[in-house]
Amino acid sequence: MIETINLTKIYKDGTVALDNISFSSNSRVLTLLGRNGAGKTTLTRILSTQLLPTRGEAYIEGYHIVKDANKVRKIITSIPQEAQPVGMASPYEHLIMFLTAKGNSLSEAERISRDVLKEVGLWESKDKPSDELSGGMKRKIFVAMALASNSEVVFLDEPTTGLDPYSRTEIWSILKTMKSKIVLTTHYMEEAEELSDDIILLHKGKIIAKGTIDSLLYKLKDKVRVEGVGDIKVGRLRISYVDKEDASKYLGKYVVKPITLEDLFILYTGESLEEN
Ligand SMILES: Nc1ncnc2c1ncn2[C@@H]1O[C@H](COP(=O)(O)OP(=O)(O)OP(=O)(O)O)[C@@H](O)[C@H]1O
Repeated sequence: MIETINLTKIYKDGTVALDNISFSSNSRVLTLLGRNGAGKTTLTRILSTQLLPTRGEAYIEGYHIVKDANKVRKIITSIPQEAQPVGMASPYEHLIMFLTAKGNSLSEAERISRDVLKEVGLWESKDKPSDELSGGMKRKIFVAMALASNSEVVFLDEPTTGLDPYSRTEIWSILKTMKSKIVLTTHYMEEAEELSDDIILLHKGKIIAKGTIDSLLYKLKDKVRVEGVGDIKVGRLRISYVDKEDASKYLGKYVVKPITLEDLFILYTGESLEEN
């Protein structure tokens, strides 16, 4: 269970990055979805004991993130957004270093490394220096670490940002096989829809909506999105939400699309999710 109670983070310069965040989730994949600057990384860093909150409480599997920080650290693995492999070291060497640092014996580390490198599709490149690998392969080294950790909870901050669509779907399929609970941050709506059991929609440090995809989309369940007409303006685009049964009136003249999480975000904030 991951739980926060009135969690607030105000940075030294006065920026309110998290504003009274309260939620609890016991889902296998909990996704923090929001635009750049929404507070996703701040929340992830606090939950993974790398940053202290200004106020409020948070618990990971019953352990308090400040008072029981050492216990929390034993059951989590956190892969930050800016993680980069050491250029000269190979994927295999990264895995061995990671696993032995976590307390595995060398023979255990070798066995687990072999298994996970095969699983993530890095086996053929296991001995190459990392700086000779593609962006997607570099990112897979960290996904392999998360997989190898077997931690109760794994934090993955923007694991596919900047990757091509193929590498992104490869990483998604690996994440789907992981047994650990995952706290994922992303600004890709598609990624959230593909992977999440539970979603928290963050905007300017506040939770604007939370729940399963179905429960979040329930608000717009009998609607379609019509682009080119309507009162809602997103950038230069005019949008309206009309009943499905009236969609035929707009076909041919306007663009008619099914409802996605993006539409929920637009309704709550008046902004598009993926301006990044
Ligand atoms: N060390 C810091 N000092 C001051 N403000 C900060 C600091 N770190 C982050 N912020 C600010 O806090 C807010 C939330 O940032 P955060 O990085 O948590 O958002 P995010 O949703 O993870 O964005 P991104 O997707 O760009 O990483 C932003 O306004 C950001 O500029």
